[in-house]
Amino acid sequence: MKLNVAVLAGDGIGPEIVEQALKVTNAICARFGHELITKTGLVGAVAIDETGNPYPDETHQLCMDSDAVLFGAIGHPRFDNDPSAKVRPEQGLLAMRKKLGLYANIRPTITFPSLLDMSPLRRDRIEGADFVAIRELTGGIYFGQPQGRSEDGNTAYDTSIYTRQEIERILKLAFEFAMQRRKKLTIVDKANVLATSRLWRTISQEMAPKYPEVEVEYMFVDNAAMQIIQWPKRFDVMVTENMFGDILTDEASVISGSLGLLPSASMGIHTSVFEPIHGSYPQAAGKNIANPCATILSAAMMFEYAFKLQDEASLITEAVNASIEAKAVTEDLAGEGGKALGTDEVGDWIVEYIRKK
Ligand SMILES: NC(=O)C1=CN([C@@H]2O[C@H](COP(=O)(O)OP(=O)(O)OC[C@H]3O[C@@H](n4cnc5c(N)ncnc54)[C@H](O)[C@@H]3O)[C@@H](O)[C@H]2O)C=CC1
Ligand SMILES: CC(C)CC(=O)C(=O)O
Ligand SMILES: [Mg+2]
Repeated sequence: MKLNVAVLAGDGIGPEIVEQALKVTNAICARFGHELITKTGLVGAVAIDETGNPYPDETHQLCMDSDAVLFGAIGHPRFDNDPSAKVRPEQGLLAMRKKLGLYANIRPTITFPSLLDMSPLRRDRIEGADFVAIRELTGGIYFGQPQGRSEDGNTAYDTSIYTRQEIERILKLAFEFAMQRRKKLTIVDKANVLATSRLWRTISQEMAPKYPEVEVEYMFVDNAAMQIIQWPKRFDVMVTENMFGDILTDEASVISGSLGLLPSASMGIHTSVFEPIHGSYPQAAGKNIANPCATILSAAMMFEYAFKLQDEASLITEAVNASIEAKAVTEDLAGEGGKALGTDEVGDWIVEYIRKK
């Protein structure tokens, strides 16, 4: 099969982790006889530096022409520390999501047997935890207008907006996901305060009878933040709005053992994007210490979701599991006194596993 992949490495650790995911993708293609065609594009701070635009038109065209996009991360401290910056790397990520219609961000949280004792959470609480957060990705407070500051600079405002159409399509996806899994759907919101959340509840109550096998529960986001840590095994599929999903999934990475482990698939209208849930981790940029597994597992999701190649996806997941089991891990997982490999060595280990298989 011919696989056309747009590669947007972005900023910070983006290039290092994407390089490992590409090595693994190449190894899988060699192993299964696929032809991989990659084209690279600019996004984020590097794109601002080169073109003035964090998501240039050429990058958008590249994504539109591809079967899937492999994405690293964007963001740079020089923008984070300058609240007056007019153009920001994050605008590139948001523009990409909006223009590609990537309305559903699928973020699985899984545990790894050999990491169960590394989590600050007790083994008995997290062993067997396995849930998927479905985060709405193109609406809500990250996109709503108006957003800005008053003329005197002393008042700022953001707006959260959700339309029926946006809510229906993400809930449909979530109900269908639940049907494929353990048939439990937790809808996380703040309906005791927010009008948008109440519209989510109205629409979900209308839709629920179409999925009689799915057990639906509603949970306020503050409670959900606690329950994810306290009792993660109670969740199967969780669906929520853009900002809540962003926050809760970083929190959920504590169950797995590192933010550097959690992948995601952003599904949409024009193409799909596969990216780790973490950011550009600027403190680690260029040091060869970042965990590449979230991005490598995102490549696995690309094979599963974009190309419907389950064996290829499973072999990547198996290889990542094996590397963790063999303690071929970066410093975030090495533990005190444990030997840490470099980002590239973890990539090499996983490639070697796939080659020998
Ligand atoms: N999708 C994206 O491109 C995202 C971009 N960002 C941007 O990234 C920049 C840094 O933001 P932060 O809040 O520091 O979030 P971050 O996710 O980059 O890092 C937070 C912490 O998580 C850990 N971490 C993250 N990735 C890791 C990896 N691969 N291996 C090992 N440990 C890892 C590190 O301890 C790090 O200090 C900002 O400019 C932010 O806007 C933040 C989140 C997502
Ligand atoms: C720019 C942010 C919305 C990125 C982020 O934190 C994420 O998508 O997880
Ligand atoms: Mg985030």
